[in-house]
Amino acid sequence: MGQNIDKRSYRREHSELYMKLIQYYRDGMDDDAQSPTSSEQQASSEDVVKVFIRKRPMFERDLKAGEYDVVTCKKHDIIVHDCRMHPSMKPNLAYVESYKFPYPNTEVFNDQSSTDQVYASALKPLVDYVAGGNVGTMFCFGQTGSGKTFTITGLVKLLSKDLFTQLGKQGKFSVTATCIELIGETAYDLLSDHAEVALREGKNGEVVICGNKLCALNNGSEFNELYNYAAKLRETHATKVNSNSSRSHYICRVFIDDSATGKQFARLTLCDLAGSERNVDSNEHDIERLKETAQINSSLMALKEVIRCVALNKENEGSKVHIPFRTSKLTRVLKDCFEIDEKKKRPHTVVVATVSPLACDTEHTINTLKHTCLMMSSDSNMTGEKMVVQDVLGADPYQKKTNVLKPIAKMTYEETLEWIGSIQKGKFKKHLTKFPTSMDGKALSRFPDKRLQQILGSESLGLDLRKEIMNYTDKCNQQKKQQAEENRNLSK
Ligand SMILES: Nc1ncnc2c1ncn2[C@@H]1O[C@H](COP(=O)(O)OP(=O)(O)OP(=O)(O)O)[C@@H](O)[C@H]1O
Repeated sequence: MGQNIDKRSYRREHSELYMKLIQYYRDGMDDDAQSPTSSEQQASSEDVVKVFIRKRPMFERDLKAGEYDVVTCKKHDIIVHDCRMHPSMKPNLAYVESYKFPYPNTEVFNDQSSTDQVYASALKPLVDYVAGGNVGTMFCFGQTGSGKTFTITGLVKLLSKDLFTQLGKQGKFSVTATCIELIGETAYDLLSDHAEVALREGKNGEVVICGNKLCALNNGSEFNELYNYAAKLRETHATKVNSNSSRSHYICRVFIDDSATGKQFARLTLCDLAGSERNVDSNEHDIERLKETAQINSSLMALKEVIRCVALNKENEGSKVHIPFRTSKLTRVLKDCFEIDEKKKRPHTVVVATVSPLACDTEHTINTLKHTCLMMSSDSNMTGEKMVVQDVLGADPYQKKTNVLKPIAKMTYEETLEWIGSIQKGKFKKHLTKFPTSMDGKALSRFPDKRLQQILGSESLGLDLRKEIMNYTDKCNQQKKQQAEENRNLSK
């Protein structure tokens, strides 16, 4: 069986083993690693492009299909565990390569994060920027079925209210919106019975959308309703991973004009992009659908490149990297979302990339994350770091892992007591009832010496236990290092 021969079935067949290896990795993570994300580290307001990641949850149907979760979220990193088999194809030669993608200035939202959390961290600053008289754009980007529409729909509900509240405090504005969808090279007006709209090129190469309907908006709920009304009219098809997949780019633009002068005050663009598909998922498409998939993928590539160049120009103030707007219709239509306006203010862009947790989507998830890293910077270090190679060798693949020491900080109450009872030939056994039931391994490892002595009722016993904790922790760290070394050698 070759590495490329049905890699996904192999992953599913050996799911139990791979899940163990991933759990082993998670057990060794820092304490704060899997806690829900917070907005404590906001992206700098200077960043013109901010990229956030959201992982969608596993569904019942995924579990039924034998799928498992291969994506680990930390506050500012996301790790994808690529479950592989060794190229020699010997049975039981399975290993996991874990790729870490860093998002130091923004956030990774795990499968437990709510849309409210995503809004507060990712979108609220953009809405504030727009309400202050600027240009802002938000994209939802990711694989088909990874949660783009779910995310943007929830975000629009929150932002529509917020935007109108903020505008209401500042004066009189007239707000209008347009909703179009882009299918291949053609744009359709979702507010005019799907009428085709012409895209004309202006003198400066900008693309002007002609004849599409402008709808007046008086408040946030009208905006939300309009967004959802148009979204329902979008072109959808069933894909292998989403029975109701959006196969067009949906672009909703909101124009905020000063009622007194009639001049444009601000502009907000929201894009729910069509989902990218893997080749293997489009195997059963007819010619039309294959063409559509190829167009979607190439327009997404063009957009990614534009966003990257915009970020580069901001990074290296002074140098002017050519921004390839002309590569696709999508980027031509969105050109004015990226260009410095008459007020000499830079437009801000927020990208929310959504990823699937499934083992079968591993390659696609890695690809999405590589692209988002490139959108943020030209730095090649940001394209995913191969961190760990965990291996299982030989006829009994579990053997090796059963000798792995569990760090104290990861032990439950029961495991902690079992460990304390087992050290120094059972010397602490008779004191086990003295330990508080609220204590787990993490609490034990954080107890100061005084607290240990107080619990055990003896200074020397307290110091003995502290020494044991330190020795055991050293052993764990040493084992981890050794394992990493072995893995490095194996992967050579
Ligand atoms: N964070 C989430 N929490 C709960 N359900 C979610 C989440 N993300 C996605 N879903 C569900 O997953 C399914 C697919 O999501 P959605 O349609 O938003 O994907 P998509 O990326 O827009 O797909 P496509 O590109 O094919 O249109 C939907 O049923 C949606 O409700």
